Amino acid sequence: MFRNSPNFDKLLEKATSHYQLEPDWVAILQICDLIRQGDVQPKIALAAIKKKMTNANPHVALYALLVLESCVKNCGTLIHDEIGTKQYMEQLKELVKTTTHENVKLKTLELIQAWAHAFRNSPKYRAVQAEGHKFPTLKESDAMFIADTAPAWADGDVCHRCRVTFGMVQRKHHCRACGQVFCNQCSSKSTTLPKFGIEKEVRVCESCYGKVNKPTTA
Ligand SMILES: O=P(O)(O)O[C@@H]1[C@H](O)[C@H](OP(=O)(O)O)[C@@H](O)[C@H](O)[C@H]1O
Ligand SMILES: [Zn+2]
Ligand SMILES: [Zn+2]
Repeated sequence: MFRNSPNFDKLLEKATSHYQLEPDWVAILQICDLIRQGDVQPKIALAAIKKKMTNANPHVALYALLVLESCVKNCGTLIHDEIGTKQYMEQLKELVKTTTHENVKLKTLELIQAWAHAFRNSPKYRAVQAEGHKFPTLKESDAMFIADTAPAWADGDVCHRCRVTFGMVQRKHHCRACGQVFCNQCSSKSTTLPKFGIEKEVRVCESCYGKVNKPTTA
């Protein structure tokens, strides 16, 4: 499902370049799209962003925090499952402790606080707590919108639609819209999935193709 996309690194370089006088939102949102489309693994993306967050140049570190903030706001559970861990929170709190740049420290505390507020009713992300530091007042604008992301892929030995058994000839395929496993005949169509931020044509099953492309009643 995940292929590491070379242009992710290029986009991250661009989005966090210290030559930038202001945020390159186009590059930042393209990074979010690559993650949502499965072109780069969330873990890999976050590791690369973290490297930039600890860059000695405060501009680079701040832009990296903006990229992180946008990924959390736009990539849904793909990213939430990674940043909502105790381990990731430890890393962020380490950055707060070690950075010598006051604005990097402040932005990192703002993010932790915004996420703690946004995830306050999600037991899954209880590791995200605004504690142990003096936090700035919460900006109401930090309301989190949880973007929808494509479902994880199910596994199975038979096609979810026609029940044919997979084997050397009948290969498995996955529908990007419902995540179910299908034979080629039952998933031969492709379409964009804007609701998941997938702008390129991807494989979908017959039923999802019908739902996504149902003729609008004139
Ligand atoms: O080609 P294979 O060796 O069968 O491998 C399958 C393809 O990679 C399918 O990609 P696709 O859904 O884009 O076809 C994927 O959905 C299946 O899980 C894989 O088993
Ligand atoms: Zn089938
Ligand atoms: Zn489907």
